[in-house]
Amino acid sequence: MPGLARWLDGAAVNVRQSKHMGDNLRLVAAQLNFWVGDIEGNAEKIIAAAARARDDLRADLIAFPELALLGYPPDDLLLRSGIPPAIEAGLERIRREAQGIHLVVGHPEYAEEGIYNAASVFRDGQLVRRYRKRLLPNYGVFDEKRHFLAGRSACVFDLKGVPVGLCICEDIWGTRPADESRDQGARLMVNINASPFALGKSNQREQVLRARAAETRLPILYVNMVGGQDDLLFDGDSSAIGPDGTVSFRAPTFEEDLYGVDFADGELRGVMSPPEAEEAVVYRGLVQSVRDYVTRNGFPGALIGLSGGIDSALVAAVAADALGPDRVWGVSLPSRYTLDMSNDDARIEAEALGIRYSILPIEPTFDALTSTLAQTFEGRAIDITEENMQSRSRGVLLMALSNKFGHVVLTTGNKSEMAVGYATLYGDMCGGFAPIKDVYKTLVFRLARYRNTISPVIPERVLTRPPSAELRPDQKDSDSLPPYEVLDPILEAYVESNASIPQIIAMGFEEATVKRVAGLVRRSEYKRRQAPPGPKVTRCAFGRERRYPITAVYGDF
Ligand SMILES: Nc1ncnc2c1ncn2[C@@H]1O[C@H](COP(=O)(O)OP(=O)(O)OC[C@H]2O[C@@H]([n+]3cccc(C(=O)O)c3)[C@H](O)[C@@H]2O)[C@@H](O)[C@H]1O
Ligand SMILES: Nc1ncnc2c1ncn2[C@@H]1O[C@H](COP(=O)(O)OP(=O)(O)OP(=O)(O)O)[C@@H](O)[C@H]1O
Ligand SMILES: NC(=O)CC[C@H](N)C(=O)O
Repeated sequence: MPGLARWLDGAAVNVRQSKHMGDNLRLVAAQLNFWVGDIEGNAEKIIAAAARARDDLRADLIAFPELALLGYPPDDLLLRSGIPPAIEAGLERIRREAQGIHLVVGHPEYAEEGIYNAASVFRDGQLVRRYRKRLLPNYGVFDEKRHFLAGRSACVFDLKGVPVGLCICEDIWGTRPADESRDQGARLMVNINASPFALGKSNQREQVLRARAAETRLPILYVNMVGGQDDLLFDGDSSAIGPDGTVSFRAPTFEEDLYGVDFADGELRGVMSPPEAEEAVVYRGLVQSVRDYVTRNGFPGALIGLSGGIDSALVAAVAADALGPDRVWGVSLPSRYTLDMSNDDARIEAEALGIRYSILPIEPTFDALTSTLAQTFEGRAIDITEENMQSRSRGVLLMALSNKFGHVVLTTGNKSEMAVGYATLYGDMCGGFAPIKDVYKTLVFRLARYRNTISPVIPERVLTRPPSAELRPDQKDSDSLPPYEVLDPILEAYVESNASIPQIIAMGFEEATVKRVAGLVRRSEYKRRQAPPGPKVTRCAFGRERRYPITAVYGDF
């Protein structure tokens, strides 16, 4: 499995060195990246990690994330008839080969009555306990009731004389599973997760864990996965929290590694990674998402239409950081409306990033389309049709490069544009993966500035000049849309908080602007359905999470 070697070679051992005696336990949070469907590779990774936790960290227990053996979210892959025997074979191999340490392994369990989202505890060739997840999330991006039956019992197992309670992800967001573990004598809780990243999610998790730890008076070890899986992103953010609300261990976000946490005198303790700025976390998340998507789908690299605008500049920087500059190809596709300044900036960005750079003028393609249509269009005024033909000329050329060389085209549309349909079907929407589709334009600016603090790769004027699609002379985004400082908070209220038009107006926005924006969002659902996937970053992402009818006569609810 390609990820394994990198992880085994590169990872540092993160553990606070402390004495390990008597009642003391050393636990390991396996904050690892598992590939959906690669059961053999995942089993191999679990066995290798257990050996390392035992030998290098002298651990008593290693806990892997939710459904680690199959990956998350498996969706309808769970229904393939070849999956149950493959899961059985993987579990059997783990049971036999991982010795000298307790393992908590997440996996689907195929029972006669249906499928459970389960976790098995193994030790020295024995299946010690098996737990079935009780609370199945069925909101937001989750559809667990579609596939799984809910378990009914709590799980407490013995770890060197210490009763340990076990539960899976959503279980800790309710009260019963942890309460019942405490009632059955647990002295600490282990909670294994596949909890996707979103802005503000880390605080939300902390509040939930703090509440559970306080109610049960038990310390909780929270273990989450890392990695990008299509439209989801897992940030890790594994942690430990005590009954008094103290966070006593925090793993760095998006860092695949094993993290040692000691349990002594009723408390969990590990290394605290320092807090990071929101921009840094989101940027590293986008990098993770692009790296995992491109690598797992076997692309040799990525192609980006590099316009000299900020969106494509940010996507190119993310791609170069994710894949290495050698695997990224920026293509300038100028038209008669492209300013020299834009061409210069695109070249400067490519040079600063060290990526391959080509210039393919779109005029001949556009002229061919115009002359083919000339007779049919006779007597019709030039309008948005011709603007879109420029955008589509770029799409055709980028897809031709993709077909010929194998690189995937990364689209550059941001959430503000995708929300209001400010993008051309089969034009700038043309491509395979959309890294910033859930990033509002105002956040795009912040991320670009953040990236420049690492090394300057985006020219200052790209950050300061007014955004333009450059599809007609002197065009500006602000000709068609409210300023992004106004648009983004309206969108956030309408899309993420489901606020009504009167509620948004009451927030202080102009009635006409709010109505116009809401109308654009409603009318452009058809475009979003045809957009490539990209990682969820906000509280409510289009697609898997915000599901609206396309064909519907609905007004301003
Ligand atoms: N309900 C529905 N279900 C399915 N399809 C539907 C549809 N309604 C329209 N359509 C189809 O969609 C077409 C309209 O969509 P589309 O062809 O995309 O064209 P359209 O949305 O009219 O124009 C593209 C917009 O994107 C803006 N923009 C901004 C920035 C960059 C770029 C760029 O391209 O670089 C573009 C551009 O200024 C313009 O406002 C209709 O002609 C029709 O064929
Ligand atoms: N001259 C160009 N060369 C290459 N690609 C282009 C060119 N013009 C547009 N594109 C592609 O189409 C996308 C959409 O264009 P658009 O102008 O909306 O975005 P941008 O230039 O990246 O950022 P901004 O929204 O700030 O202008 C670009 O991000 C880019 O991928
Ligand atoms: N896989 C799960 O059960 C995830 C649900 C949970 N509330 C989360 O996002 O953290």
